[in-house]
Amino acid sequence: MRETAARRSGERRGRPMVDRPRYAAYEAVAAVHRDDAYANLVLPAILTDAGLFGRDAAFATELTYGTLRHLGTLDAILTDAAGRDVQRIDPPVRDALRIGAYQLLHTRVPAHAAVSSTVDLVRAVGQGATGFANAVLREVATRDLDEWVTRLAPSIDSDPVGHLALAYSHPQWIVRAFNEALGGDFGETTRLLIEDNERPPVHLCARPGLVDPVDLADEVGGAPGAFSPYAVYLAGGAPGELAAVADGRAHVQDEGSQLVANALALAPVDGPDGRWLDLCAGPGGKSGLLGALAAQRDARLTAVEVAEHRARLVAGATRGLPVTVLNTDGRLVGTEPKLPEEHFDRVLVDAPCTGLGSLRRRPESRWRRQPSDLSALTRLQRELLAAGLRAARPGGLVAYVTCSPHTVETHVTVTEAARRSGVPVDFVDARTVLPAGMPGLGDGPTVQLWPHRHGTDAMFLALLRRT
Ligand SMILES: C[S@@+](CC[C@H](N)C(=O)[O-])C[C@H]1O[C@@H](n2cnc3c(N)ncnc32)[C@H](O)[C@@H]1O
Repeated sequence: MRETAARRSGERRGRPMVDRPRYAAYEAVAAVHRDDAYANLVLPAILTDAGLFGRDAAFATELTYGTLRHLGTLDAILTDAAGRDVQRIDPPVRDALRIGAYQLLHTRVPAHAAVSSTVDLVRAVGQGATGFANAVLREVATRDLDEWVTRLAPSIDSDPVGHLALAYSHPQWIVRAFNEALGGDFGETTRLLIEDNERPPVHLCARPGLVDPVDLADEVGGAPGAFSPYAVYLAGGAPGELAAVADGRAHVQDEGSQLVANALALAPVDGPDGRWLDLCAGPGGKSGLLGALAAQRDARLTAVEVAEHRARLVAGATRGLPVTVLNTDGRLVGTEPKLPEEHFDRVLVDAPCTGLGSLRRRPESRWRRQPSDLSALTRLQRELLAAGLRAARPGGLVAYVTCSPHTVETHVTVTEAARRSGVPVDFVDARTVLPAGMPGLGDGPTVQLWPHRHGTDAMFLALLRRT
């Protein structure tokens, strides 16, 4: 594809005639759809390969992420404008049109530039479709986004889920799940959907005992966080290049993730408190924070991760901290000698989940996830939580965490796992171990954080004490 483009443009091999940021965005979006790639993994290499940095890289990134986030709405509009189902358009042309429609409806790129650059792109990637692309995009340009939504979405009164799904580009089942977790409040659901379409902030965790968050904020030109005592908000830039991250004083971690890990460490336990367990540790964000806290309190963290490459990431993320990494299945509590029953004082079960609480960070994931994913995931969640409960000693604490607010993965899993495990537990009110005065934490005893309320990922936390 790239060679064809290069030949046609008469330019250097592999470099198409279209401007490089748009071509880079096209390559990323096409890789996501063609190869099931993840945008955040493929895009950096594409930008480097194309020699893009600064404003050009930012523009390519916005086109990529924006197009993927708004895909549902863009496809509905393109279907109407083309007079045929977008799924029947040749995939390269379809992806180019999506990027063009995104520019027309979501950016300040002048319409003529959005249309002509997309026609160039189509010339480079899709044989003979330039006239079609030109006509479709001219039709898209006849209305602004609000007018398209009015034309295509069902009315909010007759079908609120359908309306919000089209207006804010989320699958209907996800809108329904969010609305249920928000108690049926469609106004709040709308605010959440809007937030999901924004560029997420980057948060650092200033590792306790290793760097003071105010000093770190000064060092990196950021600001101390609103809620987590370890959070620093970054204004922009590449966090991986920061000295504090490179030398292990800090790591990149959403503030909500910091809060739930810290909550487990803060909740009081009677008796010994030296044996901590993270049963689902990869890639090691929460183990990094818990390991730093364990170092301050003479405790040791056992970090379990079933996937070998992720276990290696945990080892890297916890180097220098009192952490033992075990590459094994967390469900083997009671069978694996290093995971005895009734042994640990604090246990974190940060279970695999749909990730619906961090859609801001993974622009394509809302379209990939399916309701059918839930049954295998919730079974695994129940089994891991039951194992975590068995691992805790009487009087010990278990934190169950997901980065999903789907009630089937949160309340249903906790209730069912506790009931089926036969391990006697009491709920601890998780609000008591979150910052005093933090708004919007609900009635307890569990806590659900939200992007639109707290600026964090939608982390869920249940704290259970083994009786
Ligand atoms: C939500 S992620 C954990 C994120 C991690 N706590 C952090 O803060 O970086 C869930 C992890 O559980 C791992 N996992 C899945 N099944 C597991 C099992 N049976 N035993 C242990 N780990 C498992 C996954 O590979 C994944 O790395």
